[in-house]
Amino acid sequence: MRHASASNETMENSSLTMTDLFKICTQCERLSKKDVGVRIPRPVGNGPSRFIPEKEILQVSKLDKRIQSIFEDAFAVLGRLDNISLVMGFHPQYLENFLKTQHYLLQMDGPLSLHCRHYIGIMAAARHQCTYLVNLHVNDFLQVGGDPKWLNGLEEAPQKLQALGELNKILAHRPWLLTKEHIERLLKAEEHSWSLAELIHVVVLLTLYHSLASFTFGCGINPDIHTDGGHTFRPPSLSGYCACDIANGNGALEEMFGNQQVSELSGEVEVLMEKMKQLQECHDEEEASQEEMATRFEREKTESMLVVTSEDEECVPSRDVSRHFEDPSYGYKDFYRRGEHVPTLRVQDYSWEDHGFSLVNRLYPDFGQLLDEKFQIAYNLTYNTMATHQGVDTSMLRRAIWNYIHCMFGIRYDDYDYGEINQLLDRGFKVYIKTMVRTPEKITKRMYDSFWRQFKHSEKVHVNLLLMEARMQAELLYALRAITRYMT
Ligand SMILES: CC(C)C[C@H](N)C(=O)O
Repeated sequence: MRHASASNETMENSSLTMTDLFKICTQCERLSKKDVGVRIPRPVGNGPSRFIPEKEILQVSKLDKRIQSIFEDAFAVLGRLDNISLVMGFHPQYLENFLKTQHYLLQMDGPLSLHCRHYIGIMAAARHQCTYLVNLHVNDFLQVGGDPKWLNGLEEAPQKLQALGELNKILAHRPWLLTKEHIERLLKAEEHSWSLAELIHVVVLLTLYHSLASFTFGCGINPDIHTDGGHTFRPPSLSGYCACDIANGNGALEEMFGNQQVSELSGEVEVLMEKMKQLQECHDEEEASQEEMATRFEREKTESMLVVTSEDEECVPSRDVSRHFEDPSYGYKDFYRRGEHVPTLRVQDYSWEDHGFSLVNRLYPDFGQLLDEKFQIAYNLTYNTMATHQGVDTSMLRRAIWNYIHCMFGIRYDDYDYGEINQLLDRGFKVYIKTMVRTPEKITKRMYDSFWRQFKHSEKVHVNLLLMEARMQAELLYALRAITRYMT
């Protein structure tokens, strides 16, 4: 069994002292003289994210009192402060709600037992090979008394949980294929049946962890220090820097790889702002016909199906997590290559606001409200900035991002002109979005760096929040529609 406990790894070079290997700063020299034989683990990554310099993330919590108190509360309630929360700290208002939702979903009274909640989280994260989340929840699962045997694979979990494999798979990759028959099979399985309330809890967990996996890869989240792969007892292998520098992320890596010629790209933001202004002006003038609007949606949807990730992109190393789910080959890629058609769901026929929200609230009281707040905070979040520009109305841009993701899931807003998406989201950005939503495990630092190069890291995290919430809402919509169809 592999789980996230402190590693038993031994320091292979224990006969060597640090000084043999590295140049050592005076502070460390003083410390090393007082060696008392305690091995101190060192984080493997440079801070909470592989993509964002640690200094920038820490800066936020140093300057902002509100963030400090959110972090303190999070630590008290969850017993840890994970790297996801640290990165979300760029957006305190969102983080506050996110932590409240997590707490409600994982720790408060609810239809599912505590260990089942974490196991379902593991299953969902494993669909995207998200080792980070798998490790986090394996830890929690064991802590709340989960049976370690289940961690050997889905086939060792109770049949009732095994039956969720299909739902997990469809929701993660082709949620529009979900039918009331899938729901019926889960609700009418004799002694292995799920209740409706339990099922709502399940779909919320599954959709949350699929989209959180997107966020995790999208922001390059590093393993937490206490989990597998998050720490080591071996000394760092870069010479010329003191071990403490490298462990703190103050080594040369950032200078070597970070911030490539941003000056080359000046004007990118201004061009985008100009396009927003023009679109705003056109809005007031002409209106396209209904057919033309429908054609624009179809065009965008078809284009969004094209696979974009190249095979030779650097791959994120991942642990073998496939045992938590079956049929690992069931992903987006093959199916899009075959050009399967995605049907259109018109928001006027089934929307979160008018249908999904009340269904969740009815079966899992208060939770609909909490989710609704989370969606709204993400959708409406703005600082009215675009890189270095202040006082900008960014609603058009944020709406284009949200609607593009829903468009990828076949969800159409009749009153939206999908032509705007093409104007506002350039190719590189679309590549990032598509990858992040469909095959997040394929996101690379190069992809993260190459979209919106003049924007701040906090803005890229903001984009990730939008993508994550839009994805979750899209999946949830299909799950809830299938449940409604079963009930009526
Ligand atoms: C995602 C970004 C375009 C958001 C922008 N910085 C804003 O505050 O609205």
